[in-house]
Amino acid sequence: MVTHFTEEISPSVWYGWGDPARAKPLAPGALEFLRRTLRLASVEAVHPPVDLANVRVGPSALDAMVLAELGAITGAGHVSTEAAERILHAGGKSTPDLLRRRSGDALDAPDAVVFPGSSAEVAELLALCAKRQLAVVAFGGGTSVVGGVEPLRGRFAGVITLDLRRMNRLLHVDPLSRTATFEAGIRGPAIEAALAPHGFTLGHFPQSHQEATLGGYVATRSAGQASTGYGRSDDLVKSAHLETPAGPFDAGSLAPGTAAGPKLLDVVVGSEGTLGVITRATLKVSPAPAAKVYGSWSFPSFAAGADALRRLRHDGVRGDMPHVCRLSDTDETASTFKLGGWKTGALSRYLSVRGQKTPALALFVWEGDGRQARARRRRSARILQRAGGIPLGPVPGMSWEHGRFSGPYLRDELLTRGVFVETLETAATWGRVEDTYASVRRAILDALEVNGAAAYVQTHISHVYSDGASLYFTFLSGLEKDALAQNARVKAAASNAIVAAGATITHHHAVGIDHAPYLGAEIGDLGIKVLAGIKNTLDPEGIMNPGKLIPIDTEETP
Ligand SMILES: Cc1cc2nc3c(=O)[nH]c(=O)nc-3n(C[C@H](O)[C@H](O)[C@H](O)COP(=O)(O)OP(=O)(O)OC[C@H]3O[C@@H](n4cnc5c(N)ncnc54)[C@H](O)[C@@H]3O)c2cc1C
Repeated sequence: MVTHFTEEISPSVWYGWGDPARAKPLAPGALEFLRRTLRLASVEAVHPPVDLANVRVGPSALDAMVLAELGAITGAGHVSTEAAERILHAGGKSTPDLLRRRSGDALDAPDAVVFPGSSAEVAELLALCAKRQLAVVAFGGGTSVVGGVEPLRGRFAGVITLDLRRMNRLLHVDPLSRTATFEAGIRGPAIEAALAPHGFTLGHFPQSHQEATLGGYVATRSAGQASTGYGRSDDLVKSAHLETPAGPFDAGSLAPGTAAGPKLLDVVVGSEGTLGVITRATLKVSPAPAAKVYGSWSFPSFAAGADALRRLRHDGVRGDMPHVCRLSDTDETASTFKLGGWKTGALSRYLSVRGQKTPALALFVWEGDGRQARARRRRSARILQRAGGIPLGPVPGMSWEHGRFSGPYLRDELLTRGVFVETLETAATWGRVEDTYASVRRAILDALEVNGAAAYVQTHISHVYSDGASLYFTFLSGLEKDALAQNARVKAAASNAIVAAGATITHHHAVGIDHAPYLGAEIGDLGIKVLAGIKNTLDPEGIMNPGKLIPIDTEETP
């Protein structure tokens, strides 16, 4: 049996990702590639984060009485107003979040961080916060990249962050029905470690897996790297228990199918902490695979590769689809080879002779019984080759898997070296994938290439559906003096291009603050009112995560 290698790491450092001691520095060749491509005078590491002692954080707005009331619920040791703890909870992990904290600005930190130990404590805390008019931010791993855990006070007397890390148990496994119930604060590696003795996997591996939590997955509708095979978090979840200011809400059903009215579970899934706190959830699990089989193919262009993925999904037997299915555009393929230090001379010559001068690389992983997985790869290979793919063997896929959780460390090094880097994502129907790709890519480049600056945009597809695919853009440029304005400019340009293309404003990062202004274009004014009405029922005082998901001016409209 293959146990998914998912190593437990300590919660992230305050200015960046994970445990910096685990970061592998960029090789000199990769740095020179970046310097040349971005036309930078230097990529010396001269922009480090300020010292923690120099981070600005205001005094807590909570008085001794409120702190004592919080402590009476959780135990005083589980309520913190320490600056270091508040700074750690001052936001998520988007590039603007990190830029702010790295520059020493944590003035928006919560007034206190509270660590509840049970659903009952969460319920009591919400009742107290409603009474004392305190805003509440539910905090899982804090890996939001859309401002989802920003501790906005709104019109409230203060804001507390509820960090769910103490609620981290596997509660129940039903091996016959293949479901498991977890507390919400359990992180990715702990989920896999708890399921392994039962012979199961959740199969949910977002790149943030080592830090993100089950509650965060459900609250954001996350998609993992193997979601083409196992399904997204919103496919996996069967039921969830939500503590709301209006009382407990059990949404969903363990029944295999039901026609008992609208699916209220969908009110909770993707609610981003705006309705209440998910304290436990039951999700589908799968047998841990006996084997993994890897494959990679090269295509003459991104469009040709995308069409090959579509054909794989449409023409192949459904069960033959790989669990992991990733296609890089030609820019991402080139930078993967350069930054990864690959020696690609012979490969480039071979592909060039076969008509692929600027190849687009696709990686696949099939999981399951070894013999069957190999047969699925064989059948898929025929489709991929008919679609113009050249087989490149298992090594690129294995190498991607080996390094797949170390990518986030790279951003910290790049920011330190004066390189702006950020990502955004969308999804489009097959008929619109190519146009969406082209227009969003163009919008990002135009927004970054100002005043003679150079930029690099690379894109991949990592989730393949019957009717379309995701598009994930990573972009780099020199860090401008006002890097927050630089980020806002490119984010607005890309978001407008996504809306104009008729694609979704977010395929898996969720809405948070950053996408809230664009949600109306996707779900309509009435859709926003429906959301506001649900919020008004479950959170009549509006204390739950103000300013997220629902655009702020409509939030109070019943
Ligand atoms: C480097 C990096 C890589 C990423 N890769 C992926 C990826 O591959 N796929 C993907 O889908 N996303 C990815 N993300 C985004 C992020 O990891 C996901 O949104 C993840 O699901 C968030 O989980 P979390 O526990 O960190 O939630 P948090 O960041 O703590 O919270 C996210 C939102 O959910 C709410 N929330 C959290 N827990 C609860 C709860 N128990 N009850 C109610 N609301 C709650 C918060 O209030 C907030 O609105 C990535 C982020 C980073 C930084």
